[in-house]
Amino acid sequence: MNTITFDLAAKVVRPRPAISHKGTFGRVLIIGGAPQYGGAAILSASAAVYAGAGLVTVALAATHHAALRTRLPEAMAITWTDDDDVSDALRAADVIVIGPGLGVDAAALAVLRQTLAAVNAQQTLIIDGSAITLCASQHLTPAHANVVWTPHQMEWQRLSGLAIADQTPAANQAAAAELPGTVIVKQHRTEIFTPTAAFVNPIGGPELATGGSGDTLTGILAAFIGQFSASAETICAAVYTHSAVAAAIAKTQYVALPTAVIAALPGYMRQLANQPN
Ligand SMILES: NC(=O)C1=CN([C@@H]2O[C@H](COP(=O)(O)OP(=O)(O)OC[C@H]3O[C@@H](n4cnc5c(N)ncnc54)[C@H](OP(=O)(O)O)[C@@H]3O)[C@@H](O)[C@H]2O)[C@@H](O)CC1
Ligand SMILES: Nc1ncnc2c1ncn2[C@@H]1O[C@H](COP(=O)(O)OP(=O)(O)O)[C@@H](O)[C@H]1O
Ligand SMILES: [Mg+2]
Repeated sequence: MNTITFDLAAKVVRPRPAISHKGTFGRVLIIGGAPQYGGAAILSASAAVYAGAGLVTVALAATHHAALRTRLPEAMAITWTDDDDVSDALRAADVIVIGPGLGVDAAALAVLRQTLAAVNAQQTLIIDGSAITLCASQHLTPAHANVVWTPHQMEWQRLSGLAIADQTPAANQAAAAELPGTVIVKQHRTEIFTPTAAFVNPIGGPELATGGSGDTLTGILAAFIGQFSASAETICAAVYTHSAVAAAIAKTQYVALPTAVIAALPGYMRQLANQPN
């Protein structure tokens, strides 16, 4: 198992090219935010914006549009049950996140099926939260390989069939190999399994054990992939950055609130980009 380092993150997060525009830094689409879970989609979108994504669109329940506009005016909003708008947004995106606050009802399943049918091999699909639970219960798997799964241990149990007590690194790696793409098994020391390598994140602690931390990670992942490529290094750098920002907050704060982690992202990324090559 390779251990992720600060140097690896600093190799990924580089100064922005001067000749650039918002389209250079990735078009991210986040699908989630059912009526009872609007915060999850707003946190994911906020993390994507603050981690540098060029353009962020959120497909969420109409009841959350005003909240999204108020909390995050940088993001665009569409309604997750509007098939035509979702279809246009799916076509335009470089990176798609599905799951933060999606829920598991019929509307959630419909937009998940629509997404799995629409994504193409040039796009990256990050599957989180309720979308993992639905993929497990409905036996759904995306057809192309640019997939990043982000289960917590119970979601991983549902997806892999491995009981939490049996989730050893070796068992996790074997189960991840059965799935397309990369699997991030979130836990105290998060493990990342790409098709060719395994990594462990050595940092982060219980300051992250609060609702919305995983939703925040999805936005960081999407922004990093949109800006820096969809490589294993980029995925590892995103996981590391999430935990490193929380660990820095935990030096003076008892809990690293997702909103505090999000606010600290641009500063931490500047620090990474300031490192010599
Ligand atoms: N502000 C918002 O809008 C928020 C919305 N959210 C959205 O809610 C949706 C449902 O997601 P979910 O994660 O809350 O529920 P679910 O998938 O049932 O898992 C929980 C069950 O698994 C168990 N468990 C065991 N090990 C575990 C572990 N390591 N990590 C975590 N859980 C572990 C756990 O056991 P227990 O806590 O009882 O010990 C419990 O029985 C999803 O769409 C998500 O995005 C949230 O992000 C919060 C903020
Ligand atoms: N004790 C802990 N030590 C380190 N990281 C933790 C700890 N508890 C939670 N985390 C991290 O917080 C995130 C929680 O994700 P998740 O359970 O999906 O949250 P949510 O769905 O509420 O947003 C993961 O990145 C996980 O690794
Ligand atoms: Mg989650």
